[in-house]
Amino acid sequence: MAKDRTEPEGNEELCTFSEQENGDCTVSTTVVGASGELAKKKIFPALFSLYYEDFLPKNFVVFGYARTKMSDDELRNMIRETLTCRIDTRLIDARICRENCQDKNHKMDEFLKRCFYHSGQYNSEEHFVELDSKLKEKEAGKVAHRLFYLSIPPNIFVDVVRCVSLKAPSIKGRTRVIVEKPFGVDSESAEKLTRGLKQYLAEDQIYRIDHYLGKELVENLLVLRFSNLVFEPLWSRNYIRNVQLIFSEDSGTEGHGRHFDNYGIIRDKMQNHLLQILALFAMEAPLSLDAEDARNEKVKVLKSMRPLKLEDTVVGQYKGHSKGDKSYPSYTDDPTIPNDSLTPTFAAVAFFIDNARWDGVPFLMKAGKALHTRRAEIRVQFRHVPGNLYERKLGTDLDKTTNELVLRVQPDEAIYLNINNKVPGLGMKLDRTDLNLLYQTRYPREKADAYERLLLDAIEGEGRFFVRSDELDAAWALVTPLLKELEEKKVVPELYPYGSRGPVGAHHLAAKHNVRWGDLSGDDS
Ligand SMILES: NC(=O)C1=CN([C@@H]2O[C@H](COP(=O)(O)OP(=O)(O)OC[C@H]3O[C@@H](n4cnc5c(N)ncnc54)[C@H](OP(=O)(O)O)[C@@H]3O)[C@@H](O)[C@H]2O)C=CC1
Ligand SMILES: O=C1O[C@H](COP(=O)(O)O)[C@@H](O)[C@H](O)[C@H]1O
Repeated sequence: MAKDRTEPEGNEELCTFSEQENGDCTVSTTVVGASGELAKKKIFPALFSLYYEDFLPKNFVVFGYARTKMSDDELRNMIRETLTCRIDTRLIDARICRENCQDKNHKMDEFLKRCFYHSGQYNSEEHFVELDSKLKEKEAGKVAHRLFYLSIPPNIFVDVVRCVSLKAPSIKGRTRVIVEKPFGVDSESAEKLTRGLKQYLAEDQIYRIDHYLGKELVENLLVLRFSNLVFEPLWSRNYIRNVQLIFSEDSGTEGHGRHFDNYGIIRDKMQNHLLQILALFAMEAPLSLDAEDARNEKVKVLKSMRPLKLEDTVVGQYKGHSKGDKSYPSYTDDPTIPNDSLTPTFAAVAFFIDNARWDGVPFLMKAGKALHTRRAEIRVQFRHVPGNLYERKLGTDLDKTTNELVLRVQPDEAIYLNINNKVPGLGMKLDRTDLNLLYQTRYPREKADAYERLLLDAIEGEGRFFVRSDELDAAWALVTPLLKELEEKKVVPELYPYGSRGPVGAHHLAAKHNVRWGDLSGDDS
């Protein structure tokens, strides 16, 4: 029997546990685009981890579907060879390989026996009829819920969804479809994609995946806010001076240049991951943990935001750089990218939420590739203590000594609060230190990958951490006018060296809003 995740009320399980025990129900997951990078790197490893950890229902099958010709055994070999999942890390870390590796190999063999492949075109109803009959054979007349994971380019989403809904839907169970980003490139294209999908599927069958919503710290945001007394009373303009979402990567677009050049960093990270996190951070308490209640609140906050303006935006692009005997390429050194590309690989922006809670509080975001570090964090800077008794000890710049709460999403997940503290001793010297929850120390077990968590949610019919179409529209409405203006005016991005902290313009933007980027303060834990 699958493990119970002790889910909240309102969660509709795909199979009831008694159905699973009786063997009356089955779940079939078809990975469409099974020959691709994402399937190999993330989706199959996530499915195996779920199986290894006993989270999958007793009866399940996994199908791969793509145009590439492959036998079932070839798919199985591909999965085995590319299975770099966390289970491996655990076995190596624990240095207890022999016994556990045997267990893993045994489980892997069991898992692979449930994996099958069908080769077909993405727009061929006939090929989906063939898939349907193979699925039916494995499902053996049970109530069968079907999940299709579209790990393919977006221009073929609607073809596949048409074929699935006409020729391979679940008859007695539910049919759900996970859709990978990008969900359009602007408001218009996103709406068109949604219309296309909704010709064949109801909204509650569509699971738009944003893998940042499956990251541990992001899922914890709601727990932190709504199950502790101490944070929520402070969570407003009364106590918070600014909020910063800082997401940097230390690698460039090597290998993905052509794909990235069509999008740029605002579409790649801000419109989706960062706005989703901002919405979870800033929304009002939902009525319940039900997916629709939480998503209603996210929509409300997104709709209260002002669309981005050019004067509140800085764009950058990385340039080549040599350090010692190592040299790093510029963005346009990639032969698949035009030499005169103006695509931003970095952006810093200021958002504002026009509601009672957040009026006047700048929400600053910066995201970039080829920066000095890989880090994703949310930084909350609080106001200074009025009439602080220790003002003279704290120095002249009170803003430097305010409390700051940091939620580090990756790497090394942590939640810490910068505080002022007395240095022990007879004198009265103050120190800046932090109250620190370092996940690695407190929860040493390895973390589930975001794809695992979200796949399990989709299998169980839990939509809370998937993006609803009105959220998507609201998020696109905030960035589309800016994207159009950047493109129409051919705004030239500020160059920054590969491996640096990004363009200087980001500091001017912060200064304009009386903000100091927290990641540059030296208070990092
Ligand atoms: N890779 C990643 O880390 C991430 C990927 N994504 C998104 O997920 C989806 C899948 O990603 P990824 O696996 O990297 O993509 P791939 O380019 O590897 O494509 C997946 C599969 O789709 C088929 N395919 C590729 N191009 C075309 C085409 N033009 N027409 C028809 N079929 C095509 C190929 O299978 P075959 O030829 O066998 O049919 C390929 O193996 C993409 O939409 C991507 O934007 C999102 C986030 C991260
Ligand atoms: O969605 C995307 O995310 C990856 C980074 O993901 P992470 O989980 O490793 O932080 C990014 O490289 C890619 O450009 C973007 O499309």
